[in-house]
Amino acid sequence: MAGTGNEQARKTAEGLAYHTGFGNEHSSEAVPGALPVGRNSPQRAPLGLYAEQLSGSAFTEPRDHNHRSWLYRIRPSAAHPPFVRAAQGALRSAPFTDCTPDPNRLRWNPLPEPAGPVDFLDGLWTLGGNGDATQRTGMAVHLYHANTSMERRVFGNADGELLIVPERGGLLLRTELGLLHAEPGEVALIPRGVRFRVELLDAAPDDGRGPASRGYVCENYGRPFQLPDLGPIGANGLANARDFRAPVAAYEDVEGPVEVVNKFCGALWTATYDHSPLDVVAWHGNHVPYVYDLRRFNVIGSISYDHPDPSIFTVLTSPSDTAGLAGVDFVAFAPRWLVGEDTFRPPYFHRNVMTEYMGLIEGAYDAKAEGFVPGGGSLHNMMSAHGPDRETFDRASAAELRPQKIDDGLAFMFETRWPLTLTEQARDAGHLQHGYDDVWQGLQRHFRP
Ligand SMILES: O=C(O)Cc1cc(O)ccc1O
Ligand SMILES: [Fe+2]
Repeated sequence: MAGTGNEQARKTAEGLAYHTGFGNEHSSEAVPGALPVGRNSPQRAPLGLYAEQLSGSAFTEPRDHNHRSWLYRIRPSAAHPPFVRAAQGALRSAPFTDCTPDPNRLRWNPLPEPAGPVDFLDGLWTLGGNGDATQRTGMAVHLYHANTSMERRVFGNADGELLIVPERGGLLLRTELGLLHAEPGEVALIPRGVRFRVELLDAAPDDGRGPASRGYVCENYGRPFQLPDLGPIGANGLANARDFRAPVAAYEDVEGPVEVVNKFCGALWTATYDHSPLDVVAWHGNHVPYVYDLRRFNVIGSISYDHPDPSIFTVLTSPSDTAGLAGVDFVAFAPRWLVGEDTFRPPYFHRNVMTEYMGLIEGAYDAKAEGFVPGGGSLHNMMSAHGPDRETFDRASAAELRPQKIDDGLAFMFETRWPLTLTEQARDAGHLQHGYDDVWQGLQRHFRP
């Protein structure tokens, strides 16, 4: 699996340069003089490039969420043949109408290994979601497994942005705006419409544990992810803006057939270009891909008593049209100290109007003694009762409450205001665990009136 292409990709990833900051206006040129000065659209763009604007928000949206980038490229994106429908694989989009929304607690093992060579795009497998891609509301949960790099193939998603959460294997993301490297523990975001190719890095040795690359994707049809407000926390903390990295311009000047796959209103469309569309020599703007290392997250929690609500662990939020109700939040359970006095320290029992999909990047999660495994996932839909499993409840109720470091895992949650409806393939999956309810069986009656 790790061929010469992969070695080349690894070398490239090692030398990557980045811009830093979240939501910034960046500018970058891979060739000196490629970026026009003082205007976006000169009569003739420098170096014979074409100027093109890519808008991620309506022209008229308020400045604080207006997203666009100006791209200076070898050929304009408009120079392409017609798109024709392509095979859909296991990729599905909202609205999800094949299954009845299910109030049961559900949990899956990791995706089985791909049967043959599979790249990131072909390896996308949709679990479910909510909203409607054509209405730009809601989200979808996808998993991916891949054992080969995308070759002469580029993907772009008109339906929303993609938050990629690698669980196994590093990825080199060659985007229109430049290169990003994301390894397990980091997350990468590809904005709506930005074209990219995924090459596999750091291929795991063939240890029988599964494919070289595996992970999760949150597709966000709604407002782009932003940093949460910090309120009384103050001006710093949680995910700090300076730790987000955007690429610098890097282009490929490739003539010859390149397949461009376009997801549009849920369907995949394909066209064979006579050149690579990753041909942006310079750009400026704020509609940019980025990568963030979850190990940089400044975890804030209780230093007195009680278990805070997990909103305190929000890395990124996509607001909906109702204040405080996120279309989707991306929440990380990063290593942290627990010091609460007279406190049940793991996540509490609860029923939540929000819907919680959880995944595990490594190690274990403090509410589940077993069964919640890296690469697997759980779904606790709107109002479904969940919390610590029996073993965790018994252990934590009796634990001596010394300061304790939780540093044996990295879990995350996609939390959404709308219930999540499964795809048929997720409902019927061989890797769906049966008997998940049993983890809450045997919780003893302790009532002593
Ligand atoms: O494990 C969960 O269910 C996620 C979760 C974590 C937590 O710390 C508090 C509430 C919650 O829903
Ligand atoms: Fe929960």
